[in-house]
This record gives sequence, structure tokens and C-alpha cells, in this order.
Amino acid sequence: MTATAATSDGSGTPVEHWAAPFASRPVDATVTVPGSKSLTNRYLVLAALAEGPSRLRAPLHSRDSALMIDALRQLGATITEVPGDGDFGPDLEVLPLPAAAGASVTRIDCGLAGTVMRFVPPLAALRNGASVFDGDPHARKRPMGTIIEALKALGVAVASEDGSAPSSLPFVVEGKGTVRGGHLVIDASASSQFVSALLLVGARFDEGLHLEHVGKPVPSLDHINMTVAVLRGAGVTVDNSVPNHWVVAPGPIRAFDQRIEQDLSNAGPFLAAALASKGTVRIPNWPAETQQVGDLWRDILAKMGAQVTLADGVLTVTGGQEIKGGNFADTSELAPTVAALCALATGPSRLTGIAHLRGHETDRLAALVAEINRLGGDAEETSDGLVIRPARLHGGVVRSYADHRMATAGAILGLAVEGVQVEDIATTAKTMPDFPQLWAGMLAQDAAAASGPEEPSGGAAH
Ligand SMILES: O=C(O)C1=C[C@@H](OP(=O)(O)O)[C@@H](O)[C@H](O)C1
Ligand SMILES: C=C(OP(=O)(O)O)C(=O)O
Repeated sequence: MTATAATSDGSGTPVEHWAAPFASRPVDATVTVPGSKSLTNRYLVLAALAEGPSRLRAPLHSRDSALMIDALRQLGATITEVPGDGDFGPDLEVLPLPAAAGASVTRIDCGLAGTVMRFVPPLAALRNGASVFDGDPHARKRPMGTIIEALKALGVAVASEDGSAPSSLPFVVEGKGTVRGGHLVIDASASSQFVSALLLVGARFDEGLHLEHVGKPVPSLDHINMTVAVLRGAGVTVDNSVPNHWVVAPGPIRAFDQRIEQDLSNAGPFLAAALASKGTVRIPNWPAETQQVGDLWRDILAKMGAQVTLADGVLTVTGGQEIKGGNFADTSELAPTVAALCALATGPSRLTGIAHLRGHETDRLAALVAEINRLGGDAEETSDGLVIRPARLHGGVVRSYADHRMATAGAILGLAVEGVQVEDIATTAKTMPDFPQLWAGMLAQDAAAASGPEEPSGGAAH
């Protein structure tokens, strides 16, 4: 579990390796994961736009939520930590953006957070004054053109600091305090976040917003449905009855007191541990109804041969004797975890509908192929996904590319393959700062449970 070596991530910065723990016996653990990144950052934005003070209970505390909090504070919201009632840190009280806030130039660090770089610029348009957006080096490579062009089409000036026309970070939004809104046509095929970003703020446009998508299919539709659900929960009228059209009526956003569901996407690596070690992992507080894409784990893991039950709010996953490969479509942000399991599978797999992962924290398709193959795997890129064939894996270093989900994919592989080291495990702080401790805690439960005669794990059999 400890850092064992120092090397370089290619940028010249020394990065420590994390010796991924190998499961010498089946995992048997109950794990509670922190709050959902997508819900926390949506509710933070809505609270900043609401008509009164709001409270988020059990929100995520991570780099992405901290970046969102800082960004909203820069725009004028007051966000205070108050004691929470659970194990995952304080609640958040939010006083919304004051009317006609702004005037001075403000600088917003988006880090590598898609939710910050896409959701906050439309808010900055409602402020008086200039907001300068920038982020991590790789953030400058993530698709942003659609948001920039959308704001311009809405009459908001967006420029580079040197005056040229930007298509990515960094850029400056010149807010005028109000946006007229109306009918807006965009191409959101590179990210669902373009749609969510505009819908979240649409009720605050003078005429509301009729957003229309034209182009290749919008990915990650679950995330758009989540946006629509949280808006409706705050009293906003949204009509999504016609595919590729979303109509948001102008009007107030109700203040709220909202408990944040745990992050079901981040539950993925722990559930995957059940398959990788032929053990059992239980996740309590699994929501009976949710818009989170992570609810798909129930189908995906069952298809891979696991026994999956949801009873009394506890999701229990028990790995089978083998991990089955298969065809997995539209897995969105779950794809790196799915790919890690496919690399351990006994049959071939095809992941489709994820071409847009090339614009995520890193080019995830290239990164997954490189890192699976570095361990002796057999993965290949297709135009819209991956093909992964069975192969005998060996130990080695899994590079993270500053991508939290590449790091957790490395941890999954390390459970089943001896001698895996993950470069820069600390990058999991993007959405799960305690990942190494939670992972160790999961394995410690397994050790505590193994008081009887030890059974050899199938973990090394791949
Ligand atoms: O709106 C959101 O909270 C997200 C939407 C998705 O983005 P893409 O549509 O770019 O995949 C997802 O992958 C990301 O992790 C979070
Ligand atoms: C794509 C992801 O993040 P972001 O919100 O930065 O787009 C992710 O968490 O998998």
C-alpha cells in the first residue's frame, strides 16, 4: 500500500508509485463511498442561482468540488462548511450569487474538472464583468468550443486575453448581468456537459432556453437526465419530450435542502474488486431510484458473471469463478473500470459508444490500450471504443495520466495481477481523495473476515 518508488510522469515532475495490493484471498467487505461528484457540482450551481439559502448534506469533498466551490465564490456566492451528520465531512450552506454581482475581473481555475469548465462560464455571463477561465495543462486540450460558441450565439462576448477567438481554455467571458436566451442550436456530440451547462442556467435567462442538439448523438445521456431531474426538483419547468430538444421555462430556482447520493460511478472499482478477487462487496445506501449512470453496474457486473442483488438498500456483488467478456455499449465514465475488468476476462469484449472519451481527463481510449498492453494485455482502439481480448497479464507500472479513473483501473488490475504499481495514485483526489485508505480498508475487512482456514484466491489465475 505504500509508495515504493519515485519516477517521472513524462512532465519531469517526480511522481511516486503506489504498490497496488494483490488480493491473496477473496475480498469480503462493506464499503461506503463519498458523495456523487455530478450531483454535488450540479446542486452547488443550482444553489448559487437559487432564490434563497440552500444546504447540501453529505456532499462530495474532493478536488472537483473544491474547484466548483472556489469558482462560485469568485462569482460572488457565499459557501460555508457546517457540521454534517455522517462520515464524509461537513455539509455546505450556500448563499446565492447577489443580483448584478461582479464588476471586477475574476479568475477561475477549472483544474481538470469538466463540470467546472463547462457549467461555470454560463453563470459568469450573468455577472457584470470579466471572468477569466483556465485550468490544468490537459484542461486546455478538452473540448470547449461548443460552450464558447453557444455563449457567443447568446450575445455574450468570449475572447482570449490577447483578443483572438478561442476554441478552448483559457478564455474570458465578458458578463453583462443578463442573457436574453431563447432558441439555441449546438453540437453536443463531444460532451453531454455542454447540454447540462446550458440547462442549469437556462431558467435564469430572460426568455428561458430552448436548446437543440444537432450532430452525432449526444453521449452520456444519463447525465443530462440527471440535470433535468435536479432542475425539476428545484421547481424549474423542463420539457424534454422531443429527442434532442430541451425547453427550460424562465423563472426562479427554488432554494433546497438536499442530501447527496453517494457516487455510484466511484462505487465501481470497489464492486469490481468482488469480480477481480472472486469475493463479495456490499455497498449500503444504494438508491432505489437514481439518475446516476453508476446504477448500470447492476446490469454490467451481472453480465460479466457476478451475482448481483439489491435488497434493503444494500447492493451485494459476488464475483463468479471467471469474469465473462461481452459487448458493453455507452458506459460513459464507467468505461475505464469496465475495461480493467475486461482485461481480466476469459472471453473477448467490445466497448462501444465511447469515442468521446478521447476528450476526457486524458485520451482514455489511448491510455487504456497503452496501459492494459503494458501489462501484457491485448487491447485495441476502434473508432468508437475498445476491443479487449483475453491475455495473461503480468506486473508492471500503470500510468495514470492525471486521470483518477486510470488510477483506479490500475488498482483493480493489481488485485488480480501480482506486482502492479500505479503511478500517481494521488490523482484520485479529483473525486475520491481517500481512495487509497478506502481500498486498504476494504482489504483489511477481508483479512479480518479470514479467521478460518485460508482458501487460495483465484486472483492470480488471470
Ligand atoms: O455532467 C456530468 O457530471 C458528467 C458528464 C459526463 O461527461 P461527458 O458527457 O463528457 O462524458 C461524465 O463523463 C462526467 O464524468 C460527468
Ligand atoms: C469525465 C470525467 O470527469 P469530468 O467531470 O472532468 O468530465 C470523469 O469523472 O470520468
